[in-house]
Amino acid sequence: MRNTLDVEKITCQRGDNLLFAGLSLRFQPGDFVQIEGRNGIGKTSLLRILTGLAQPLRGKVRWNLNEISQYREDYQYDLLYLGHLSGIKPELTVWENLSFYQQVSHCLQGNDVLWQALDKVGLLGYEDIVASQLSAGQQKRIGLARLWLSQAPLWILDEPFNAIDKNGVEMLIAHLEQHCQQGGIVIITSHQDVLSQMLQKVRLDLYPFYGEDE
Ligand SMILES: Nc1ncnc2c1ncn2[C@@H]1O[C@H](COP(=O)(O)OP(=O)(O)OP(=O)(O)O)[C@@H](O)[C@H]1O
Repeated sequence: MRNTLDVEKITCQRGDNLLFAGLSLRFQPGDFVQIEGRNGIGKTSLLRILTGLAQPLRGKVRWNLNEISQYREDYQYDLLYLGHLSGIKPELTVWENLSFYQQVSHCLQGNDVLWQALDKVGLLGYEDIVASQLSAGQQKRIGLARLWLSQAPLWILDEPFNAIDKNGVEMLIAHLEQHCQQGGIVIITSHQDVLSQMLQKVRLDLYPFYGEDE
């Protein structure tokens, strides 16, 4: 079966704020999609709903036709989520962080792939350094190294280019494109321009909340 992520008439509330409503989307293999909109419109909130970390006020999210809230384990196996923050443990070394991730996630196994991932994100030579002693960009790169380890088809990435230098951004975009070309799905937010011919955009401002019966 081809992997599909279906968003069905989602309405999103954060605190007392109704952010957007009536959002329906389908993501399929090969899709590279950027969620767009001004600060505070609800991009991160939408990504958290897509991952199952937050619930919509109304509507459903389905992965391969199954509601994600009812098939959490299967869904988590197929999902790689990188949140706004780096998602790393500051007291562990670079190597320990990635090795831990490798053990608990749907990943390529072995030390060789871990060395390769470190190489890809420019952290070779930093493997024994405690994460908290690295720069913001280097810490972000520890999280991004997961993209070279993961075998999950669905990647949901909140601001993956934040704190990453120009060369790093280009390399990352190429890697995201490759994942989509190989049948994966990538959904991102970004305040930077993403230079990719493959990129599709979803504008959250097209789904305002008007009233009760969305
Ligand atoms: N913990 C919270 N409790 C209540 N409201 C919140 C909380 N976090 C965020 N919000 C509100 O939800 C709205 C959407 O936040 P969200 O982080 O999803 O926006 P965003 O589009 O990702 O913003 P940005 O571009 O600044 O990252 C904001 O207006 C914010 O005020």
